[in-house]
Amino acid sequence: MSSQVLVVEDLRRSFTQGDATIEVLRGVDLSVNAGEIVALLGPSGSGKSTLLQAVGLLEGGFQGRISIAGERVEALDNAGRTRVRRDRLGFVYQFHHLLPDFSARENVLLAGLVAGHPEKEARARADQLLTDLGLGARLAHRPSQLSGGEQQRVAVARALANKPVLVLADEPTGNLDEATAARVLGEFLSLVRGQGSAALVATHNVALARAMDRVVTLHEGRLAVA
Ligand SMILES: Nc1ncnc2c1ncn2[C@@H]1O[C@H](COP(=O)(O)OP(=O)(O)OP(=O)(O)O)[C@@H](O)[C@H]1O
Repeated sequence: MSSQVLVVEDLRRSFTQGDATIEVLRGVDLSVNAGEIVALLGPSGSGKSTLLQAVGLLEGGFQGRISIAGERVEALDNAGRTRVRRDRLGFVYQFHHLLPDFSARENVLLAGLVAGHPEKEARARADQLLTDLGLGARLAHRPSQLSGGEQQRVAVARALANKPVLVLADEPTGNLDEATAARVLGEFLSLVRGQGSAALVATHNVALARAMDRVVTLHEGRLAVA
């Protein structure tokens, strides 16, 4: 298998509103190697979320080629997209999007079960991930009973529950104060590294970006190496 978990070639996306068309992505090329952690920088509105949505197979309307773990994915039907997201990708967003009526453990466990892991294994993995993130004493807490940093740690554990080859993170700590953000991001990256996943992490925080393996910057619809 190729050591590149993500290859994006000539990716384009424009949005039309009334008479105006804005070209947000104008031919983006990007490769991410297995286990590599890449920071995606760029000013507000430069298209970071748009790029992550394309790679995450969450939105249509793109032109260009996307390969994930060696498989061309841009033309897959809905079932194929769901399969790739479930088996290959993990997602972390600025807001945790946890299921409010389920405990921390259940939120993470569900992601493992959906990915088809046997229940015993999925349970053990959920508990291990949460414990690694310092939440061993919070397994039965619901999201509303957790702090913002703890909620985001649960979201990180959930993103890793299916052992993704690539984690896509859009401002994963953007909702946290600076010190908590740095701590949660550090824990997130060390877990990602520990299990050999790659990650593409959109952030505004240049200092946090510099802690990653490589920084790429979206500028006028294309990627420049920082
Ligand atoms: N569904 C949509 N319809 C019209 N325009 C859109 C749509 N989605 C995004 N855009 C536009 O595309 C541009 C890029 O948006 P995007 O959210 O990808 O930027 P971003 O770099 O993630 O910004 P931020 O750092 O502020 O989150 C923006 O100008 C936005 O207004």
